[in-house]
Amino acid sequence: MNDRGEKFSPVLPKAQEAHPTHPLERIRGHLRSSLGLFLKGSYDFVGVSRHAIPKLPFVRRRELYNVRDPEVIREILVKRYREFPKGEMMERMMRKLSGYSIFVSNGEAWERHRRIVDQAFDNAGVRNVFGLMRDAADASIARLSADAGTGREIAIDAEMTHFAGDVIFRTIFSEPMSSDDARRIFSAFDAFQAIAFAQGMIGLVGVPIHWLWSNRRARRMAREIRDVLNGPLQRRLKAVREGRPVPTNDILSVLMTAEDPVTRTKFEGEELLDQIAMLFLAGHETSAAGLAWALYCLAHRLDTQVEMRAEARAVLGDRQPEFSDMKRLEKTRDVFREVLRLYPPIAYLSRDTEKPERLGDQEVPCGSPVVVPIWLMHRHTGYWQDANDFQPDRFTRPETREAQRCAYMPFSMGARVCVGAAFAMQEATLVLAEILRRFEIRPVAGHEPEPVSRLTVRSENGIRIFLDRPR
Ligand code: HEM
Repeated sequence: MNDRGEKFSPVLPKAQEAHPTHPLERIRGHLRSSLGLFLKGSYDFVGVSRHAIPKLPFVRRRELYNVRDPEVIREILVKRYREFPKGEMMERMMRKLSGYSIFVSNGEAWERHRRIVDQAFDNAGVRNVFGLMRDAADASIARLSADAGTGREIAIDAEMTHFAGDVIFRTIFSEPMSSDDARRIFSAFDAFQAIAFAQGMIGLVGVPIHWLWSNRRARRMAREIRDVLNGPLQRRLKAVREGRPVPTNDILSVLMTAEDPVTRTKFEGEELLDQIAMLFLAGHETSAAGLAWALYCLAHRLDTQVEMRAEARAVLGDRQPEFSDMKRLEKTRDVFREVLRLYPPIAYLSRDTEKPERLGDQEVPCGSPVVVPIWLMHRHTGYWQDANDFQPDRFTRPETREAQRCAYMPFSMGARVCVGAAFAMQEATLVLAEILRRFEIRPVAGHEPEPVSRLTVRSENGIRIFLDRPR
């Protein structure tokens, strides 16, 4: 509830009363959305719970451990992260698209990947790409302007996917993404994401995923995405070989030249394309999901829009935004932080145990999947007041400090924290300020998004809004 007594509880996933008892029904439910793992009534539990994974005949029974104790979460993600590696399943799913790259690798390979990729996303890296991000925001505003004030509904989830894809394309390659490339890559990625998620769930119940017919299609989609990304990569490599001038401030320039200080090696050949494919995927889908939910929430809170517009106009006036403006757009950042709490683009983190472990009061066998349910922690009634309400100003209240420490992790935490967190906050602050200073957002009557989680938390039936010029 804000000062004027306005309150908005954004939409929840369809009722999750209880798990269906039939294993096939349960698998079907999880294939639709893994938010089904989070039952109604599990938003106030602190501890580690154990859940039987539905299984097929002749397959070893396994159990999944759901961790909702902040101390145990810290143990897994921060203190002993090496002993809780990312699972093999995820790696097998992503290998077709992005090889053994930073998001899925473990051990020394991951440490080397991270030491190189960090060099592209440090403070200087994020500042260097600001101008390229702003070009993508300008292009998005131009597309939105064509529909604003016309009374036409806008599919804002599709537009935010285009925007976030364009941001990552431009900041990697210093080139805009052509409409043709945008179409090819998004439709291939849509199909790839659906297959990868389904394979992950099917793999969990013990079906070897290399048996699945969908592998051929997944490989075809992955090739399509890699082809689009390989075009500008090969152009850049050719320019370097021919001694022509090339951009020196984009992500590709760092990834091509950065050396790992430990092994004295660089990314080259196929490995360079693998890492680019991974950054493209991790960098656009998550931001796009968060931004679409932000615009849905804002459509229902005119008062927050008025405050954001006042902030954007006070900080930016009529000029174009600069890097130094971003830290002054505090309200805008708090709005996005609150949206990431309510709709964390990655709803849960998954790790495997490498040896028998004791987590909380559970004895966990070697090779068990351990899940950190970001979604549940972010709406946990023990940590958050009015947990399901959209209240961006909660981040300015002292009582939120404890909740933030224990139960807020949209970018994960510890050594494997999101490498692009500062980049994502910058792109979201920029585009939200740009949209809010120009447009008023209205909801579409009768349209209620339905949150589902596959690789990211999206709306099953899209997110639609109207844009008007502010009165
Ligand atoms: C709102 C936007 C974003 C959210 C909510 C988000 C969230 C996350 C989360 C939760 C993880 C940990 C996953 C896990 O451990 O299983 C992660 C990892 C990662 N993210 Fe992000 N991300 C966002 C944007 C980005 C962007 C813009 C980039 C790059 C341009 C990026 C690149 C990565 C990479 C490479 C990793 C793997 C890091 C590692 O394992 O060392 N992300 N992200």
